[in-house]
Amino acid sequence: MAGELLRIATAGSVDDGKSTLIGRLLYDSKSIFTDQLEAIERTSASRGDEFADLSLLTDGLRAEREQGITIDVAYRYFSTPERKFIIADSPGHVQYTRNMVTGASTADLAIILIDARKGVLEQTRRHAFLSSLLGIPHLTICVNKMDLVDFSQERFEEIRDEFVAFSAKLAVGDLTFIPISALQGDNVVTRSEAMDWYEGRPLLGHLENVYISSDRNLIDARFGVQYVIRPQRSDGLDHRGYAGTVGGGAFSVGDKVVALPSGFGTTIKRLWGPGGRELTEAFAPMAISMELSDEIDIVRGDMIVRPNNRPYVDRDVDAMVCWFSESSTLTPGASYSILCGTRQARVTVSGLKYRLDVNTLHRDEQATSLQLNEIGRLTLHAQQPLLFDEYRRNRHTGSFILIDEATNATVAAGMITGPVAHDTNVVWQDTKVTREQRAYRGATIWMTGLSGSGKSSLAIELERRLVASGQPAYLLDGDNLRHGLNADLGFSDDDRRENIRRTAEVAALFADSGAVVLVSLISPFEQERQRAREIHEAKGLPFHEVFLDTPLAECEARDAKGLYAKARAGEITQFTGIDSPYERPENADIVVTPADGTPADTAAAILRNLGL
Ligand SMILES: Nc1ncnc2c1ncn2[C@@H]1O[C@H](COP(=O)(O)OS(=O)(=O)O)[C@@H](OP(=O)(O)O)[C@H]1O
Ligand SMILES: Nc1ncnc2c1ncn2[C@@H]1O[C@H](COP(=O)(O)OP(=O)(O)O)[C@@H](O)[C@H]1O
Repeated sequence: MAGELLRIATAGSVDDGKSTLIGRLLYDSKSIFTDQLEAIERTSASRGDEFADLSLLTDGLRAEREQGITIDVAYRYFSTPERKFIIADSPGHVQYTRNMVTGASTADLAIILIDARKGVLEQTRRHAFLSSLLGIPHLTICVNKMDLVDFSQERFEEIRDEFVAFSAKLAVGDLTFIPISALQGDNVVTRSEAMDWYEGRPLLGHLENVYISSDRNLIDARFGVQYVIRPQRSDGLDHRGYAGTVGGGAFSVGDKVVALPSGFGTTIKRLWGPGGRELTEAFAPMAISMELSDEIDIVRGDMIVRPNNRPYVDRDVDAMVCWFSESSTLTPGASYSILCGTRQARVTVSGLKYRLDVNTLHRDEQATSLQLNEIGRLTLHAQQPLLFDEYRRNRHTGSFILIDEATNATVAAGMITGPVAHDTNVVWQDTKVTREQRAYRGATIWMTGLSGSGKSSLAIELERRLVASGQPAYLLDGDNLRHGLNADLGFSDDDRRENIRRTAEVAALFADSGAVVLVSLISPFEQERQRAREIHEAKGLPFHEVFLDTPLAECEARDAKGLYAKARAGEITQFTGIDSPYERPENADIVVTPADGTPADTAAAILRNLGL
C-alpha cells in the first residue's frame, strides 16, 4: 500500500472551511515549505488571529495558478509514509458544477464539508449528487467547526442521520462521517481530545487507510492509441509503436489482442513504460507504448483490447452531460466534436431526454436546452463508431468531452450510460405453442470462413441430406440473403455486423420453428459470431459453429467467382482476407480443413457427430 496514490476531490462553499482543512492537512503532515509557513503565521498574527490561517496557503497558490485557466481547479500534492495524495480543490462559487465535474472525475474519494452549525444544506445535497454521478467510490463527510457547537455528539449524529436519509436515493458507495475542527486541527491529523466519543480515525488516518485497490477496473483491458510512433532510424528505436494510457485492466507481452474498430488480431511484442523502461506487463492507469507483432493499420483513436472482452462499438450513445459553456446552450440537433477516449468524431445531439435539477433530483422531461452548469440526459449520434464502456463500469472509457467546432472550446463533459436502448415500448409477446409441441426440434449449424473456403458447398450438402432424411432444413446463404433481406448492406465492418446480426435473428426464428438451419456466411467477427450463439442460447436453441479452415492461398487458388483476382487488381475493396479482416474462431465446435475430404464426406461426418 505504501506509495499508492489517492486522488481526492473536495467540495464545500467558501465558508465551510475547505481551504483551512486542506491547509491543515498539508501543514500537519509537514508538506509546507517553512518559508511559506512563516509568511502565513506572520499574516495571521498581524490580523490578530489566534491560529495560523491556513486558507491563505491554498487560496494564494490557487490565485497564481488560475491565471489563464478557464476551469479553475487547483491541485495540491502531499504525501505521508503511507500514501501519496492529490487534492483537487474546486472552488465552491457559482462555477461549482463545472469545476467539480472537471476536478473530480478521476477522484478515488470526495470530501464534503458541512458546517456543524448549518447542517445539511442544498449545496451539500448537490455535491453528494455530483459525487455519486461521477462515480467517486468513497465519500467522506467532514462535519466541520465542531468547536462552535461545543463538540456536541448529538449535533454530529443529527447531521449524519439527515445526510444518510438523503443519500439513500443516490448510488453512494462507501460513506464515512468525521467530526472535525479544521481550524484547531481536531480529528484532522491527530485525534481530538475534545471529542473522545468519536471512535473512528481522524481524517488523515482515514485517507491513508481507505481501501481503493479493488475500485479500479482490472478486468476490461483497454488501451486507447494516442500517438503512432513511426520508425526513426536515428534513435536506434527502429520500430512502429503505439503510445497511450492503459484505460483499464492489464496487458502483458505475448497477449492476443485486437485493434478496434478494424478488428485485426495480433499479439503484443514489447511494452515500454515511462522513460523508455521495457516492461513485461502494464496496467491501468499507466502511460505506456506498445509494439505489436504484425504491421497492422492502426491510427490515433483506435483501441487495443482483448479479443473476448470488447467495448461497445456504436454510433449512438446515451449519456449524462454537464454543460460548461457560458456563451451557448446545448440544444437537440446541434453538432459538436466529441473526444471519447482518444477518438475524435463529429456528433449530433439526437435527443434530450430530461434536464436534472441537482438540488431536488427532479427530472424535467419538457426541457429543450441545457445552460451553463446544467446536467441532462441525452442521446448522441456520431458519424463514425465510438469505442466505449458504460461510465459506471469504466470511468476512463466511459467519459467524453464535447468541443465547439467553431471556437474550439470545451463545452460539455459527459458520462456514458450505455448504447442507445431500442424502443422500450415493445413487449415480448408469448405464443401458445411450445417448442416441445412442435413436430421437429430445430438447431442452427453456422458455417464461417473466407470466401471460397467451402461454406456453401458444405451447407448445400447438409441441407440435401437432412431433407432427404425427413428433417425440415433450410439454407440461409450470405450471397442469397444479400439479394433480399440484406440488400441494403455493403461490406463495411458495420454493414457486415448488421448482416450477421440479422442473419442470426432469422436463423433463430427458423430453428425455433423446428428447422435445422444451415447458415453460410463469412461472418468475419468473433464478437458477432458469439452474439449469434447467444441469440440462440437465449431461446434454448442448439448452435453449432463450423469453421471452414481453408488457407487463404487455397481459397485464392480456387477463386470460383473470380473475386480474389478482382480484389488483388483493386477492382473491389474491403475484400475479406485481402483488405478486410477475418478473425479466426477461437471456440468453433467443429473445424473443417481441406484434408477432411469432399463436402459430401464432411457433411456426413458432421451429421453423425451431431446425432442428426
Ligand atoms: N468485399 C467483399 N468481401 C467479401 N465477400 C464479398 C465481397 N464482395 C462481394 N462478396 C461476396 O459476398 C459474399 C459474402 O457475403 P457474406 O454476407 O457472407 O459476408 S459477411 O458475413 O457479411 O462478411 C461472398 O460469398 P462467398 O464467396 O460465398 O463467401 C462473396 O461472393
Ligand atoms: N472440400 C473441398 N475440397 C475442394 N474444393 C472444394 C471443397 N469445398 C468447396 N470446394 C470448392 O471451392 C470453391 C468455393 O466453394 P464455396 O462452397 O462456394 O465456398 P464459399 O461459400 O465459402 O465461398 C468451389 O469451387 C467449390 O467447388
